Amino acid sequence: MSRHFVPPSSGTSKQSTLSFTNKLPQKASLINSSSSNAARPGPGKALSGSGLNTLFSRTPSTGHPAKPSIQRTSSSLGKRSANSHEALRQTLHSEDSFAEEPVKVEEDKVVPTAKDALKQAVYWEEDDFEFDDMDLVELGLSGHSKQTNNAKPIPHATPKTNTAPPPPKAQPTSSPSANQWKNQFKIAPQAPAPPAEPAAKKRRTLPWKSKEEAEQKAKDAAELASILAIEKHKPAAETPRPAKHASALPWDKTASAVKAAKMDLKGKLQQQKRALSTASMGGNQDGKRGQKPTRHYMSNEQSHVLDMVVNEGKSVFFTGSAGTGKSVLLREIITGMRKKHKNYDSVAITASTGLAACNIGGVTLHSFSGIGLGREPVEQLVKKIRRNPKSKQRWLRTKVLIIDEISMVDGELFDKLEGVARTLKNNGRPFGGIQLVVTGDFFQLPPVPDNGRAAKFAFEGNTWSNCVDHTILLTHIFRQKDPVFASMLNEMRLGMLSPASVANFKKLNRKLEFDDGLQATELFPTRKEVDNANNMQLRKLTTTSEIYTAQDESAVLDQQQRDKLLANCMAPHVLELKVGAQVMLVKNMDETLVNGSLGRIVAFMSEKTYAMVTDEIPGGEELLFGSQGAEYEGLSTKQKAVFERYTNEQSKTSTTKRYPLVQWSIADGTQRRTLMLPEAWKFELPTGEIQASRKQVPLILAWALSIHKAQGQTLDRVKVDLNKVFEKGQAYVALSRATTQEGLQVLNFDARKVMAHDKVRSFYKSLTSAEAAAAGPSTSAASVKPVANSNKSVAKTEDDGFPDDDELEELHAAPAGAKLRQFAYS
Ligand SMILES: Nc1ncnc2c1ncn2[C@@H]1O[C@H](COP(=O)(O)OP(=O)(O)OP(=O)(O)O)[C@@H](O)[C@H]1O
Repeated sequence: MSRHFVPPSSGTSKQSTLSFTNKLPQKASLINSSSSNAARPGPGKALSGSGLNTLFSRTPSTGHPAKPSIQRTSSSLGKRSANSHEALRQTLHSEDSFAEEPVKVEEDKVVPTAKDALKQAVYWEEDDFEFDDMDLVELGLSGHSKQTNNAKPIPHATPKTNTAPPPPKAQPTSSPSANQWKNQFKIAPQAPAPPAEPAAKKRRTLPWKSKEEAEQKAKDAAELASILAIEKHKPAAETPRPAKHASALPWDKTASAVKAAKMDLKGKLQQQKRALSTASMGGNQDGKRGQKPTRHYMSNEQSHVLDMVVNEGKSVFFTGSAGTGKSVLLREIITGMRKKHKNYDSVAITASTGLAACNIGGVTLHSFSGIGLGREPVEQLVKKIRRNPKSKQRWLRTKVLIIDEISMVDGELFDKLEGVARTLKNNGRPFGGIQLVVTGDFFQLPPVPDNGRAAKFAFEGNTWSNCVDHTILLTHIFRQKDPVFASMLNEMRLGMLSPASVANFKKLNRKLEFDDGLQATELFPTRKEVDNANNMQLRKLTTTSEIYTAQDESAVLDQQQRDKLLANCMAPHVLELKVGAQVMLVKNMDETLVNGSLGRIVAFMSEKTYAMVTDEIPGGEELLFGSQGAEYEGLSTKQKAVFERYTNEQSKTSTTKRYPLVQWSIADGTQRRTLMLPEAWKFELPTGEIQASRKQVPLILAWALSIHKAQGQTLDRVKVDLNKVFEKGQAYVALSRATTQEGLQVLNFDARKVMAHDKVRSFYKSLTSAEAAAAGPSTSAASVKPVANSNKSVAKTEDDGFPDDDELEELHAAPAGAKLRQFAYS
C-alpha cells in the first residue's frame, strides 16, 4: 500500500488536514535547528536532523540553502544522514505523526511559535530542490539503509526510491545517483584494471578503403599513444570514473572510456571527411543529398532573381542566352527553396527532358504531373490523377513548382497543367496558388510537335501571362569571356547575323590540333550518329577493352520502366573503354574536374595499386605514366614491387577489379590524373522516394556527343558540322557550348541554317532586365482565363508513352515531317 506524506483527504479530511498543519510547525522548526547532535525523535517528538539541516538551512547572507561540503567523508555523511533520515522517517511514518498532540518543549531551547516555524518551513525557494541536494538526500538515506539493513526507505513522491542505489564503491555504474555521489565524495582508491583488449579480429574491408583506414589507424594510434602516455602519469590514488560523468581530463578516463572516445573521434573524423568530400563534389543530379554542385558567387542579376523567388515568393520566369548562368542560378534557388520549405515534397523539381531533370535532381514534368501523354481535357486528367493517390498527394503538397528547359514544354500542356493544379488544389488563383519558377531559353530547342499538331511555345499558352509574375532576362554571359565571340553567338541566337559575324564563323572551318592529342568533341543531332562516330574511334585503338556494366536498381519500377527512366542518365548502362580512349566526365568532381571535362584513359588499375603508386612510392605515378618513362633496373625494390603488381593486374587471368585512370586536360592548360571509381545517380520523386538508381563509372566516350546531351553543358573543344543540323535552335545550342573560338571548329557554316522562330524573337523583345523587374512586376496576374481543351484521345497509362530523350533527339533532328511524329506518338 502506498503511503502518503500528506494523509489522504477522504473520510476525515478536515481532521487530517488540521492535524497535519498543527503538527508541521514543530517538525519544521526542528528541521531548521542548528543542533549538530541529532536527538532521536520518538513518535510525536521533536525532530532534529543535522543532515536535513545541512540541506535546507539558509546561509545568513543569502538566504539560500547551503550546499553540502564536498570535503566530507562518506562515513560522516552516512552517519549524519542516517540519523536525520531515520528521524524523519520515523516521524513521518509513525501512525500518530499527524495526530493532534501537545508540543513538548525543552526548557533551555527557544521555542518558536507555530507561525514562525511554519514560515521557516514553508518559505522554501525554487532552488532549494536543486538536483545535487535531492540526489544527496536519496543517496544518503538509501546508502544507510543498505548498510544498517534495518531502515526502511522513506516514502517518496516519485518511484525513484524503490530502486536501491549501489553501495558507495568505486565501480562504475549507470545509475546517475551513484555517479553523482561518487563525483562528490572521495572514495578509497582502487588500482584500475589493465585494459583488456579484445583479440584483434581481422576486418574484411573493401580494397579502396585500405588507404583511408591506414591513415585513420595511424591517427588513432597516435591519439591513443598520447592518451596512454598521460595515463601513465596519472595519480595512483584516483579512481577511474564512469565515462558518462567523467571529467574532460584524460587521466580520469577508464580503459573503456578511452576506447569509447576513440570510437567517437573516429566517427567524427569520418563524418568530417564525408562532409568535405561531399562539399567538394559537384552534383549534376542530386541537389539535396550526396553530391553538391560547385558554388558560385551570384552576380547582381542572379541575386535579384534569387531574392524575388526565395524571399518574395514570386512566380518568375528567368531566361537569357546560353551561358548566362541559368542552371547555376536554378541550383541556388533549389537550395534556397529547400531551406525555406521544410517539407521535402513542397518543392517539386521538374524539367521537360529526363536529362535536364537528372541534372537538377528532379523528374520530368510528365512524371511529376501523372498525366501520361496529357492529351485528354483537364477534367479527365484531374479524374485520372485523383485515381492515383500518389499523384494526387504530389499535387496537393506542392507549393512551388520548378520547371527547367521550358523551351521544350508545349504551351497546351502548360495550360492543362495550370487547369489541373487549380482544380486539384480547389484554388482559383493561377496554377492553384502554386509558386512557379520557370527557366530556359526559347531560342534553344523547341517543343516537339504532338500527334501532327504543331507545338506551341509555353509562352503562347493562354495562362502563361497569368501564372508568371515576372519575366526576367539575364544578360551577363559567363561561358564566353571573349565579347566578340559572345556577340557572334548572340546574333546567331536571334537569327540575325551580321556580315562580320558570318565571316568570323566561316573562319572556324579549320582542323583543331591540341598538344595533348585530344580531339574536339563532335556534336551530332542524333544518338545513332554519335554511337557510330565513337565506336569507329574506339575500334581504331588496338588496346584491350574493359567493360563496365552499370548497377541499376529500383524497388518500385519494373525492369522496363526502370530502364526507360535510366536511359535519361548521362552515364550509359554499358561502357566500353580502352587505354587511349577519349572520355568526358559526366559528373562534377571538384573545382577543376567538372561535368564536360575531357581526358584520355592512360591505364586500368586497382585502387590498391593506385594508392601505392600515388602515396607510397615517391613519383610512382609519374614513373608509370609520365612522359619520362622508367628504366626498370634503376628502380628501388619497393618501386619494382609496385610495378610487378601493376603488371600482374594487366594480365588476362587477373581477377582484380580495375578502374580507368584518366589523364585530364584542364581548362587552364594543366593536366591531372585520377582513378575513376563508380558514382551513383538517383532518380527521385518530389516526395524523396527513389524511383531508380544507377551506379557507373562517371565517363562517356567523347569523340562525339549528341546536341541533346550537350544542351546545358560547357565544353572547351567542340566540332559541329552544320550540314547535319535541321531544327531551329540546334545550331545555336551546339555552337554556344564552346567557351572560345579557339576551341570551336565549324564545318559547312551557312547563315541560312541559323534559324530562329519569329514568335520567339518578338516574345524576347518584350522582356525586361533583372534589375528592372526587381523594381516592379512586368506582367500582372489579373484574372484566370478558362483553359480550352478539345483533344479527346485517350492516353495509355500514367507516365507511359511520352517520348524519352532518345526520341526527343530524333524529333529535333528530323526535318519537319509526319514520319517521325508517328514514331513518337503512335
Ligand atoms: N555567378 C557565376 N559566377 C561564375 N561563373 C558562373 C556563374 N554563373 C554561371 N557561371 C558559369 O557559367 C557557365 C554557364 O553557366 P550555366 O550552365 O548555368 O548557364 P546557362 O544559362 O544554364 O547555359 P545554357 O542555357 O547553355 O544551359 C558555367 O561554366 C558556369 O559555371
